[in-house]
Amino acid sequence: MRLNNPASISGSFPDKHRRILPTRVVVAGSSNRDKSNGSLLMATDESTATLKEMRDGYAEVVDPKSGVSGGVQDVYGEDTATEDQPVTPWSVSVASGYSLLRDPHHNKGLAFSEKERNSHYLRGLLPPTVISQELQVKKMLHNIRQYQVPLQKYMAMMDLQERNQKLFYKLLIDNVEELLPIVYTPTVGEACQKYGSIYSRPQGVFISLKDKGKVLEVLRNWPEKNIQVIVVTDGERILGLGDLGCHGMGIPVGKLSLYTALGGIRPSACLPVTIDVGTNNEKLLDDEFYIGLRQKRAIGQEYAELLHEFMTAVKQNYGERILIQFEDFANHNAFDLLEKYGTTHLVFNDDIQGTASVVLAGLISAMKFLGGSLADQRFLFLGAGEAGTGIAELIALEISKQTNMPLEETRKKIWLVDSKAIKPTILIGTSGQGRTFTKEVVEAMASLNEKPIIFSLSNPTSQSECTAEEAYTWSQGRAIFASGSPFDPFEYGDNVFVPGQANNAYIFPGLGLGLIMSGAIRVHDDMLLAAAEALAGQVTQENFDKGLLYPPFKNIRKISAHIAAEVAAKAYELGLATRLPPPKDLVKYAESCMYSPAYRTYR
Ligand SMILES: NC(=O)C1=CN([C@@H]2O[C@H](COP(=O)(O)OP(=O)(O)OC[C@H]3O[C@@H](n4cnc5c(N)ncnc54)[C@H](OP(=O)(O)O)[C@@H]3O)[C@@H](O)[C@H]2O)C=CC1
Ligand SMILES: CC(=O)C(=O)O
Ligand SMILES: [Mg+2]
Repeated sequence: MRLNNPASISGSFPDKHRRILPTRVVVAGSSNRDKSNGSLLMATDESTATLKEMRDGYAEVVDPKSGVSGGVQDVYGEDTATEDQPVTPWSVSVASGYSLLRDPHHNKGLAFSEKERNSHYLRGLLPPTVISQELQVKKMLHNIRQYQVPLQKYMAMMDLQERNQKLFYKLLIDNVEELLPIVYTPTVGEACQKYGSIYSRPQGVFISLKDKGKVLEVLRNWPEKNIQVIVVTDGERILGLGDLGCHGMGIPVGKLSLYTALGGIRPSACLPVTIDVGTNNEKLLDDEFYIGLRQKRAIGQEYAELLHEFMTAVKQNYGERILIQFEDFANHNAFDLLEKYGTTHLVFNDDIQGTASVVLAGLISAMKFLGGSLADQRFLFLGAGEAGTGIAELIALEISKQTNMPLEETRKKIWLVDSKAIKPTILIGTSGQGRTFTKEVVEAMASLNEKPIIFSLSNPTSQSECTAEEAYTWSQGRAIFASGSPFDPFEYGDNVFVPGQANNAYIFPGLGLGLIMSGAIRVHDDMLLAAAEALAGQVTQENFDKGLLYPPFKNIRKISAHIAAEVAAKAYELGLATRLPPPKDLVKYAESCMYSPAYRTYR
């Protein structure tokens, strides 16, 4: 049995008979000596599962009992398909004793069983009680609810992520609707604004101008080798908050937490990156707690060269199938980067493409329940930047596919600047400017349309073009409203309206999973359309009757599995997939690949 890409390891056993391990080791389960190359393979217990080599050298775990296979290159024993099987807590070395309690990947805190406490040198290092993961979740939730200030909740969550990764994800997955606004928008925006003062431990990889010529070396300092997805920012357009420089790191960290919690990508395969080319934010440059380079932003050739070195190093280090998500770059770089690397790398821009897909999904579901077609609508955008033009282009593409009209014609239905004469049926805010949908604007929409569709997409909440309360009140309860950051349900007359959250968080985790599980090598617009259709397909009449254009986030893993399946199907159809043959049931396969936050039993 031989696996490609085994983790390279040298380390020590915890007991007094310290010895260096052979250098080619793969984690999980009972050990087998691979005679062919002398390496120690820690393969999944062969009585219940076998590791088989994929045609392309990737390892897949197959459970012969259920026949369900899973694990996108998951030799880590972290996926749903193998969650019942015992594993050894391997990392670079076998974690045990004090170091095991401080290893966030394997720490279980008070949930270590008596047997594990005995065999892993934990006696005396923990108080006597043994509790379940469920009780730990209950306790953490109770503690987090004690904080009145969202930023304190955020810090408690980050602290947990650093202490006990599985508990962090279990808590987040089981309470996604309550905790998403903490680890993501709006609170992550405030966290970025105050990142320097709340900074305690480094997260992700920082690549600065100082690293020019050494970016590959910098990447190699990251302990995980089998990275599948990178979210990268240069911090110049953080939500609608502007240039936050190096403090933008909160965004890749937050987005990747969602990749795991919402899309099931294992945390060890996720790498947050911030490229620090300086900042033009004078306040930050004067801030004694600022953690980035204290200089004005590099532009032109200097900027392009560092970015190019990064893109080249990423592919060299992680291969052709590494997914790179561009996030919160400023407009003047975002489109150029996407165009430049779209044909050579597996890249997408979440603000342009992910947002387009989620808004299109909302519009498809609005049409489904209201009647009518996209081709009959007139669209008005406030804000013609990344999000605005990305959405407009995808809508035009969808209408063109639906009607066979040329793209040039379908684009004419969409106005990206203020135009009082067009009588829009759909109003979309992507300006990054709060309260720009005034009473007059919303009333005008309501006078023109029985059911005005209004999207206030700008983040965080302070930048939303209008609030849910304003949209429902000024339209006398007739608006179909969705916003980028969450708003509480609003009571108007006899009705309680639940505003949908039109946020790319619905799309990118499932899109990413679909790309990874099919081994896609490029992102294609048709995949974005497929993702939008898949998301819209999950919206029920019951959701819509409450005012929701999207299904509730509490079902997000199921939703992501459907999106992943459709994206993967499209990758196979377009000949862009490399993991062959395609699994028979793509939804089941997507589910089986998903990271499981359940504790594993340590032998
Ligand atoms: N809900 C979601 O999933 C997402 C939400 N967003 C949010 O959308 C917002 C915009 O992001 P993005 O498109 O990337 O940013 P960009 O900077 O690319 O675009 C902003 C656009 O808004 C225009 N604009 C600014 N002020 C006004 C105004 N008062 N009236 C009309 N237009 C105005 C800008 O024009 P000019 O350049 O001339 O100033 C520009 O065209 C942000 O708040 C971001 O958080 C983004 C991605 C996803
Ligand atoms: C949601 C998001 O990606 C943004 O506001 O930039
Ligand atoms: Mg963004």
